[in-house]
Amino acid sequence: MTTTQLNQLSHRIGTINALSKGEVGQNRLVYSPTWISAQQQVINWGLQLGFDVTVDDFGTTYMDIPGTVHPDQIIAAGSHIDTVAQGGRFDGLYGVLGGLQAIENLLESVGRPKKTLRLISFSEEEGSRFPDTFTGSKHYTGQPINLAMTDPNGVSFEDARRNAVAKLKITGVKSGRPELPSTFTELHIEQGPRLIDHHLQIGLVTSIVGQRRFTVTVKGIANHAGTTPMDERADALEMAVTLISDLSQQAHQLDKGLTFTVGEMHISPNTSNVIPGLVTFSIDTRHNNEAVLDQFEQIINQVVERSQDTNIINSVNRWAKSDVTHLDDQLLAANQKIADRLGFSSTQLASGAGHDSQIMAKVTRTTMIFVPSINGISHAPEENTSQEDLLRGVELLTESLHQQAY
Ligand SMILES: NC(=O)NC(NC(N)=O)C(=O)[O-]
Ligand SMILES: [Zn+2]
Ligand SMILES: [Zn+2]
Repeated sequence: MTTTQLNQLSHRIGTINALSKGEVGQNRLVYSPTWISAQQQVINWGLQLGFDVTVDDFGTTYMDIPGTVHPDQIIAAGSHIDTVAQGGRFDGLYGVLGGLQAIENLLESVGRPKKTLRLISFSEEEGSRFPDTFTGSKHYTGQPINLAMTDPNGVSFEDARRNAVAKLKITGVKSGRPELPSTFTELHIEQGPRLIDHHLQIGLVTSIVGQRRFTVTVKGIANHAGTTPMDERADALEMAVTLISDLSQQAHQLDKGLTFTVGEMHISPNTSNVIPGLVTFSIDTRHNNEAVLDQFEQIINQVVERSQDTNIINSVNRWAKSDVTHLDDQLLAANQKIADRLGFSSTQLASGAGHDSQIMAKVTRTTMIFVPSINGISHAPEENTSQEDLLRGVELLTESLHQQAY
């Protein structure tokens, strides 16, 4: 890849990330104004470069360079355009713009592909606004999605979706959900410390963890902070804190590889001199063995149920479940050979983050390429990857797409 091409990639990453100016980190929550502007920008770049651009009902964008010999065989690359709240500059976006750059590199160096090359910018992967994850790739692959969901401000998924997708109907863009590809390759930052700690340049992903997300609701009784005796309270926050501490301890004991995170909590009425009457909190738990997740889910249900009493009612709702996923061995082996040939130091590893590749792998041969995350930080504004590593990832993807589509 030339310096001009690397500069172009950096410039595009900077352009999309600049949309969150004045905010802490990136806030491209699905269907938000910054999300709409970002997906519009990707579409405009695609149109300028002569791609056939299609947008589906969920706002996922497909940009094709039709194959000259086998246009019906589709080699796809891409990732998601959304971020978590206060997220980083590369999670998802690198796979979209790195994929675009790889295809552009090929068009410049070897011309039109024999098979169709497709870049996919998935609408939503993070599950950060509405209570479901991977809705972009789930819609593409025909998996069920709960359309009746709302965000924390009460905005319905359907209203947000319709409003946003209408704004992507730019002149020259087709509407529809195109046929599935023969292969899918996702370039992504590692989001953890393994590559950087071992001074490795590339990670080739063998599998992706299983993941479950829950909301726990604790209903107590709101009352006066000064006049209610300590032994006559139904304090929902005190109960929530006990539950979290208990579950965290159980997670540590159950298995070393199990992760347990409470990242979101709402307290009502959330004021200093009122005993909290209602608390909800999230649980995100992951492991690469489904049996451990089953076991921990049982523990969650038991702990939550057993802790309630006559004045405090607890309930738990699981709203997301994604299975442990093994990615394609042949594509991984092919990418390993390319990495070796290019002289990149690499390892094969399991992903602790969820990815659209999990969903795509159910319907097509799927592979992932990781590049190092500086200090292993992700889902935070400090998320970063060196220019050299960004470059190596795109070079490997370019070679891989070349091998597959020409
Ligand atoms: N690449 C990601 O950060 N994915 C995240 N999002 C989902 N849906 O898994 C996550 O939390 O791991
Ligand atoms: Zn993420
Ligand atoms: Zn991601």
